Amino acid sequence: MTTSETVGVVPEQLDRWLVAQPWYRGRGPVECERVTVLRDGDPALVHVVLAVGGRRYQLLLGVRDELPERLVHARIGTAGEREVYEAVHDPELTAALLQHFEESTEVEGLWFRGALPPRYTDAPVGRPFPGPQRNFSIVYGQRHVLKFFRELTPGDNPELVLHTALHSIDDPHIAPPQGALEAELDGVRTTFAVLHEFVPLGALGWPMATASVRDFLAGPGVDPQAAGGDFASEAHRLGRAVAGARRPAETLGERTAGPDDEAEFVAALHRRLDAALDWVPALAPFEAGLRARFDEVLASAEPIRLQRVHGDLHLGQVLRSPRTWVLVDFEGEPHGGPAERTRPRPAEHDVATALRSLHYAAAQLLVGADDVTTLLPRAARWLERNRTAFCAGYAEVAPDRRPGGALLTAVELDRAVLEVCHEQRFRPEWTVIPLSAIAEAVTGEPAWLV
Ligand SMILES: Nc1ncnc2c1ncn2[C@@H]1O[C@H](COP(=O)(O)OP(=O)(O)O)[C@@H](O)[C@H]1O
Ligand SMILES: O=P(O)(O)O[C@H]1O[C@H](CO)[C@@H](O[C@H]2O[C@H](CO)[C@@H](O)[C@H](O)[C@H]2O)[C@H](O)[C@H]1O
Repeated sequence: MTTSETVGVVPEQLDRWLVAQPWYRGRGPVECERVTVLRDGDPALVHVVLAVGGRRYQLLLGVRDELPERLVHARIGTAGEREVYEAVHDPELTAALLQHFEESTEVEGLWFRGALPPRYTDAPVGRPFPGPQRNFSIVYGQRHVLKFFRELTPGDNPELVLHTALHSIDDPHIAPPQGALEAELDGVRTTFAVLHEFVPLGALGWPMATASVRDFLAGPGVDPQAAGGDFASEAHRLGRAVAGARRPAETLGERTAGPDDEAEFVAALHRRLDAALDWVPALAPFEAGLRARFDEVLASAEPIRLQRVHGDLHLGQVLRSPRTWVLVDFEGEPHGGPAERTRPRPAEHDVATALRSLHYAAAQLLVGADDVTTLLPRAARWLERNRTAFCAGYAEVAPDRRPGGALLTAVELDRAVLEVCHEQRFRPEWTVIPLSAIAEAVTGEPAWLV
């Protein structure tokens, strides 16, 4: 089958299916920009790039004459007489995909670049990653994770750039990259998917930290160390891991910000606050305090060092393997467009987002609780203990960048402002978490804004 003959594999019901997908933000007519057959026959595997209202999406379609019962849940529609479905649910097709990486093939401008270790056993079965995710991933046994970006942005994806940089210095806190799928988009080489080593037996930081908080808040609450599931030693190790990710300073393009960069950096904090204030009136009482904290960055003598960062480093992006913490999903700051994702930022950005996440973990049990007065000081103690441990771990690896000062405060508050907007949109009842952190920083008093 050649490309021109394959247009018939795109299902007639595609538009209806797309608008029902949580990740889809396209508006307007859908144009099929590129169709590539990766495996012919029955089942066939087809890669599709869609263009819709200035956005690009990629799909992996499976095509069969008849759809077995086990694939009915993945059905998208029909193309002529044939059934079309999401290929990630079909192990026969995910196996074909892995083979492209193993053989480093090129199919009509789609380059599968693989650097996989030799395989001495049968191919691992590829199944869709089950958890919540923005993109879609296929897990191959305990060996590889293949992540496809739902929405495509021309150029290298930060996930690939940063993993490659950190792998070049053998950073033990990343899943080693094993390949990438690339093609040209608007004449620019673009990352479509990344292949990584699977982190076996990994536990996410968020459930670990929140279990610790739960134990601490439920117990007599005298000594965090004595409560079950103390997280502080993990927070300390995590601080070390995060500091490690800023070590290859030159690989990550580290430079000292000049006066213009600094002015622009602070102006951007104010601009984001302007936009947030328009949208969330509850921020208004804290406006003056926030602006004062932002301006303190300019008054401070600390030089700002800019570099590429993770950008969204929260406890849902860190996996505790039996060996160490592993940071995943280096796609950059998600609260903005492609330029925001790749913008060099102070290394403090990753510290700030991790510390904000510790605050979230400490505070989430207070949302809707009846006994906030009792719980608030206990949550504050858990937070203090784990913040201190994280910062101590960080400072051990990066003694020149001991976390603290006006810059860290400003970046934490900027992140909290973005979180207020994020929560307002997706989880309004959780808006109180970042808003309370802002109130506390501005007033200097413990706060819980019910
Ligand atoms: N290398 C890996 N090994 C094991 N699990 C992983 C690996 N990379 C990611 N994961 C798991 O997959 C989840 C989603 O990955 P992520 O990169 O955050 O995808 P998305 O961008 O779709 O949200 C992570 O929360 C983690 O649980
Ligand atoms: O989907 P992503 O993982 O890229 O991140 C987005 O969603 C996160 C979850 O809503 C959001 O994180 C916020 O909530 C977390 C707890 O669920 C908390 O640990 C983070 O500190 C807090 O920012 C993240 O901001 C957003 O980009």
